[in-house]
Amino acid sequence: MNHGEAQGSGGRHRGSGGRSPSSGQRGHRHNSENPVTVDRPFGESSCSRNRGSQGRGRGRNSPKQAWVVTSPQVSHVNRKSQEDGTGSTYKQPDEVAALKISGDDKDLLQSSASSTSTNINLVSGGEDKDVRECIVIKQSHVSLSCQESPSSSTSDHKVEISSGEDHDTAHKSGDAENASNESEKRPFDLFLKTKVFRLKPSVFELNKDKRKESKGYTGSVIRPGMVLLKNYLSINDQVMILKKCRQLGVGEGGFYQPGYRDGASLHLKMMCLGKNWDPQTCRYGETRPTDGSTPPQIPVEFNRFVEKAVKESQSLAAEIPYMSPDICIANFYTSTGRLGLHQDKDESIKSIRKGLPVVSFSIGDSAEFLYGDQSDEDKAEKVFLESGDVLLFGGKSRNVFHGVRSINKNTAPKVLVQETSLRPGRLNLTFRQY
Ligand SMILES: O=C(O)CCC(=O)C(=O)O
Ligand SMILES: [Fe+2]
Repeated sequence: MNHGEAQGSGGRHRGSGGRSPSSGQRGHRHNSENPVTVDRPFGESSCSRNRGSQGRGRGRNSPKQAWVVTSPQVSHVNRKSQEDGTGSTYKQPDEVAALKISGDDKDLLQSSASSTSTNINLVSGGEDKDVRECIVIKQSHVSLSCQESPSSSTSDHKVEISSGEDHDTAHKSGDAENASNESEKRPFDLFLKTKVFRLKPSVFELNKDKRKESKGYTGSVIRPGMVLLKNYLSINDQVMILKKCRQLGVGEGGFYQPGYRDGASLHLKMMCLGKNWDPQTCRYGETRPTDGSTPPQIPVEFNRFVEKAVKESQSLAAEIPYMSPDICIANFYTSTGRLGLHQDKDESIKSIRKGLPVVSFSIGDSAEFLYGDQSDEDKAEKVFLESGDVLLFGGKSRNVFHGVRSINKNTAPKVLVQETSLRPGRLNLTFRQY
C-alpha cells in the first residue's frame, strides 16, 4: 500500500451512459448463448443494484492473421507496405508460423513501430519453429518479445499479440471472448490464457509508472461521505490482488456471466466472495443459485487493505463509520463493459442505516465513474477511477447512485500488465458489510 500525505484533490464533471442487455436463460451458469444486444435506458431492472451493461453494438473483430518468418534469416517488414496493404510480408511463405492476431493487425504493427522508424526487423534466433522462443522484434524505442503466459498450454498454437503502446488488439480479443459460446464453457480467466506477445514497455513508460507510485496517495472528500484515495494501492498490492482474484476466479464460485431475471446479461463478469449476490433476486445468499457453487472467502489481505482504507477515509470524513467486510463483489469489465446507475442497497437494513461504507478498489484500465443523487446520467458527476484508486461511500453517501459509464482502453499501468498477463479491462472489487 502506498503511504503519503492526504491532500484534497479530484475533479468533477457531468456524465451520461446507458445499458444494453442481451438475452439469456435463467438458471444456467452461462446464459449468453445467441446473445442479442439491444439498448435500453438505465433503471429498468427490478434490482436496486441496477447492474447495467455494456454492448453498445460495437463490432466484434474476427481474428486476422499475419505471417511472420521464423526461419533463421532476418526479414525486414516495411512499415509503408503494411500501411498501404501492399507489403509482401503478409503473404504466406512456406517456412512461416502463423501468428494469429486477434483484431486489427495493421493497428498492432503500426503501434509497434515508432513514429520515426520505417523498418521493423523480425529477428529469428532459433533453429526450431517455436515462436515463443525465437521471435524478437526490435526497433529504436520498443521491443516486442514473446512470452508464454502462465496459463498457456503447449498444445495450443494460438498466439495473442498485445501491445504495451496500444492494447487495442487484445481488447478486441477480450470482447470477442465475451461473446463466444466457446468461452462460456470455460471459467473466465483474468489473465490472458494464450501465449502473449507484448511490446515491452519503454523505459519512459515504466519510469512514469514508478514516479506515480513513489508520489504516494492523495485523499479527498468528493461529496459528503464519499472519499477518493487516489493511487492508494501500490503496484505490488495490485499484483497480489490480481493474482489472488485470478486464482479464485477460475475455481468454484469464480467469475461467471451474470444475468437478470428478464434474461438481460450484465456486461461484465462477476465473482462474489463471502456471500453471493444474486442479480435475479437482488439478495445475498450462501450459494450461487445458477450453479450451486459456494463463494470463496475474502482473502484476509484484502480485508486488511479495506480496514486501513476505511481508517484513512475517517481522517478526512469523520462521519464515515468503521466497517469490516464480509462481502466482496468482483466485477471485470472489458473495454466495452459498463454498469448502469444504481444504489447498493441489498445489504442489511442495519448496515445501510448506519451508513457503513462500500469500499471500491479499481485495478487495470481506468473507468469513467458516475455518481449522484438521482438515477439520471445527465445529472451525475463524473470521476476517473484509475488503477490503484480506492473509493469509499458511506454515511450521507451510502445511498448514492453510481455506475460505470466507460472503460478507457490501454490505460492500465504497463508494469502491472507486464507482471500479470492481465487481460485488457478493469477489475473492480467492492467490499461491503452485510
Ligand atoms: O465498478 C465500479 O466501480 C462500481 C461497481 C459497483 O457499483 C457494484 O459492484 O455495485
Ligand atoms: Fe454499486
